Amino acid sequence: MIYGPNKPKSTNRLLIQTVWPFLLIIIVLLGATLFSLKIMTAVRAYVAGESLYSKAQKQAHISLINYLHSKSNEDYEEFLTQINIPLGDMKARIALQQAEPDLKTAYEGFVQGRNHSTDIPNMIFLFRYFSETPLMKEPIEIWTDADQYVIQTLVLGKEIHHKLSSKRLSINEETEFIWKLDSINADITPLEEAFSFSLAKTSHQIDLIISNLLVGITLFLMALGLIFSHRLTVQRSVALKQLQREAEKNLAFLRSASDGIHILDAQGNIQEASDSFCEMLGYSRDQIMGMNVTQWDVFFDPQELLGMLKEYSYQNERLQFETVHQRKDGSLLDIELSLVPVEQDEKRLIFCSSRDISERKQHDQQVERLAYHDQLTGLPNRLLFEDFLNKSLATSKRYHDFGAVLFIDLDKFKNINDVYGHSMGDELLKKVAQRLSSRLRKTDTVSRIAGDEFVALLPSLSTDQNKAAIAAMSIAEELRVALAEPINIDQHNCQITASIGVSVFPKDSENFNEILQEADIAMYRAKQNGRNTLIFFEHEMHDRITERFTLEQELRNALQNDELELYLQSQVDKEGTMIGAECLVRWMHPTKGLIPPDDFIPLAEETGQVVKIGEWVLSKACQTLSQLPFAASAFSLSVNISAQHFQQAGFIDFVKQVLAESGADPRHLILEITESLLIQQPQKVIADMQTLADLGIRFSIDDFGTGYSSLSYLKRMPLNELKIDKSFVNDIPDDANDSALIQTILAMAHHLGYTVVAEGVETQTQHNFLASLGCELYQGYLFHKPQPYQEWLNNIASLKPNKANQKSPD
Ligand SMILES: Nc1nc2c(ncn2[C@@H]2O[C@H](COP(=O)(O)O[C@H]3[C@@H](O)[C@H](n4cnc5c(=O)[nH]c(N)nc54)O[C@@H]3COP(=O)(O)O)[C@@H](O)[C@H]2O)c(=O)[nH]1
Repeated sequence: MIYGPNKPKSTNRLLIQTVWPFLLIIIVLLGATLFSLKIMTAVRAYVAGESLYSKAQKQAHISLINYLHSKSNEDYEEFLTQINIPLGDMKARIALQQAEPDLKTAYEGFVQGRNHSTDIPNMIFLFRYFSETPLMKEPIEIWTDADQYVIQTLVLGKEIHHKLSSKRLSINEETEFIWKLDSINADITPLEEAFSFSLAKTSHQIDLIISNLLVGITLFLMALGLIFSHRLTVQRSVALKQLQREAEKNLAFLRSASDGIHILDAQGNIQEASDSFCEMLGYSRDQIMGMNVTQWDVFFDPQELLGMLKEYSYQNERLQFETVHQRKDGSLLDIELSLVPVEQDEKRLIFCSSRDISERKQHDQQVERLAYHDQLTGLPNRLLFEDFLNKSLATSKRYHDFGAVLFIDLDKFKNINDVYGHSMGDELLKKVAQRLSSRLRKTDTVSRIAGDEFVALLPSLSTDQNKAAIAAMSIAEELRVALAEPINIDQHNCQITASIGVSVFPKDSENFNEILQEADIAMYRAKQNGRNTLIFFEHEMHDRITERFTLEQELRNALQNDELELYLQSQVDKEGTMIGAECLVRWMHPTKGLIPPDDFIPLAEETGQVVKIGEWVLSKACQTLSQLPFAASAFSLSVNISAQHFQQAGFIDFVKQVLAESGADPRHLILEITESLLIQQPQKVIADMQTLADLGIRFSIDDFGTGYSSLSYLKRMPLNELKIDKSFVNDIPDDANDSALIQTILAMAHHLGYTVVAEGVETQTQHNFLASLGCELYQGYLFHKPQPYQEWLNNIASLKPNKANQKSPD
């Protein structure tokens, strides 16, 4: 098994290393064969040349004899032609035998000797390099010996020609010439035979030598080849064994590696795993071998992980990242994973090394905790707080919402240290930290920035600065109260208070230091104000918020302290006969006196207290209905129901319960709702109204014309009454618009079958105008002002049945 990011050594190189000896053998054999052929061709050429030489010499002899007889120049010419052949060979040989061989002349000589032009280079080669060898030496010596006879023949021929050219030869002369010629021929013939024989012998011997040489070389090279092949086989087997050992070693090494080594295929299926990887994940080897990476890697989305692996397997680089592995028992491990893609047997694999870095992570977290947290309380320190605040500041600026920073300083903390000792002081700080943290939202941050100084970051309180300030104050107050509660440390009940400075952000060009400084300054003012209090950095905001906050707190107590009072304002018909009354709440503040609803109902709506107030008024109204004297027993009482109260879960049940408990007749109860109730979930509102209407309760639309009006919804509501808002009544009949509007409202209401109540009727003129338009009912100071409950009840009680249609005195 070989793993690695790169391919093994180049196959071409390996091939060359293996075959080069065989190539060499072939080249040597080929060379030897070509050389042998060259030698043999040359020898054969000499043999052929010798044949031509002998024939030419014989022919020259015959031509010269013929010439003696015929005296014909043709014969002489033939003689010259024939004698030229051995002369050419001689010329070639002499040229080659020179110290500096004359190759050109040699070539020309051999051509003259009628040797084949393609053989001549081989002949020259053989002569130059082998003339001194025993094989060639003998024929060359014989050939050299024959030179004299060739020359003698030539000389004799020339002499005969010379003689014949000038005179006729005598018989004797002719005979003498013939005798000389025969004599030369007799001398040269044995030499030619010897030359021929010697060449044949040389040729035969060279054939023999070359054959033997080739056989020898072949055998030698075969032996070499065999040796080399054997060596290769041995080497290959050694290498294979080595590879085998290496693979076994690798596998053993892999399995015993201390890191969690494992090999995946491109589909994330495990191919091999080290023991430590199995142990790391808590699986046996058998179990893990059938698993896929998505079964233990829980950091990535499975599909995303598989896609990533597939893509990565075709790359060629190492990759390292952190991930999370899940053990068999479900516990999680922080892992540093190193990947190396490899190719094995044409298959893409990924070599993975998982290192458990849980401890290191914990250590890093510990280091980070030390760097960014207060060691005593474990809270974020100033550095981390600064980071959080800067981020929160940026978010607030981007999304236009508001947050706040609270600067909390414990009052007279030094006394605790002095009296109880520093360890007790430390314990107290820890408990304070716990109390602060437990009272804040998850998104808030509390930090200890110095000895007994804490800061709290309250981000994203509201998109409205005022509401954000109110929320900040509410939280700060909760913290102040929480801290003021006794803290038990080692059986000691410690009492500590805190002064809190509040700064709302963002404001123009603020940064961390400025915000912290503002909160610090505000905290300092709280100290000066007598401690155990909270103060806003901005005076104006402080006054406004404090006032509102105080009111909210006081209103909360108002219900418990029975400070709410019920007032009733009677309603009359056209003739001025009392037909009912509207219940109106008042707050009898212990110090500020009577507070009208306009001053606290909006706040109650904001804080949700309007539900409790509404419940109180409704209960009181129902009790009143059930207690009405006989003279007023046909009266109806109208109760204002805020949209928030109406939509409160359980509102219908509450109404039913109050009716049941009081015994009031629902037919004498009118619920005044506003058009704003229809803004949210109109269908549900209409359904709930219908449920109550089915009980006999009537509905009136208060302040009609001032809000959201959808006639299509109005038509579907179980309505009985419309109340024309006093803002429209104020200026009638002088204001043409209001007059026209009231006219329209009345016409529409009558068309739909609703009774109309005009409210805020203060003058007779207003009354007359409304009456002229057909308005049925009236409410206003012209008839009755709102009266305290008991006073109103007393007046009602004094009504006589037959006087019930008379105007009651105020
Ligand atoms: N959800 C609840 N809202 C309530 C409740 N009690 C009162 N309110 C709402 O508070 C607003 C102010 O009420 P109030 O100060 O009581 O004023 C009422 C009358 O005093 C006043 N009125 C009546 N006649 C005249 C008049 O001739 N001149 C004049 N200037 N004021 C007059 O009108 C108010 C009654 O209005 P309405 O309720 O719209 O019929 C007021 O909006 C109340 O609804 C409560 O218990 N729950």
